[in-house]
Amino acid sequence: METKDNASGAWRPNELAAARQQINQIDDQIVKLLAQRFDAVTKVNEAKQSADLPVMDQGREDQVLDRVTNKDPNPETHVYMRQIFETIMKNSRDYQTHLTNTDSNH
Ligand SMILES: C=C(O[C@@H]1C=C(C(=O)O)C=C[C@H]1O)C(=O)O
Repeated sequence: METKDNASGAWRPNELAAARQQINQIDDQIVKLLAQRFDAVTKVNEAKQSADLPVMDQGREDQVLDRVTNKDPNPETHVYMRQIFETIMKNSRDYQTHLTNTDSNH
């Protein structure tokens, strides 16, 4: 992606549109991957329900946060990556609670 291009250093409108287009494409991939993650979460939830384990597993969440943060190549965004995954896992837990509450077997 090109950076600033005109004399004042501002982005030109077509560059802004192109960058937003790139963001749209990335967002599409993120949604697909998150849908797959939620699907995997349903399987974890079923296993935990059968074993009578709680939804929250702080040790596992700490592991996930360390793992994904270390995969981020930009150290400046580690803090934001961590917050994003904290939010993803909070929603994963909320989804599991919803699944358990709407489970026809209980
Ligand atoms: C999915 C799980 O349930 C919760 C959500 C997690 C996640 O979304 O990664 C991790 C740990 C648990 O607090 C799990 O136990 O693996």
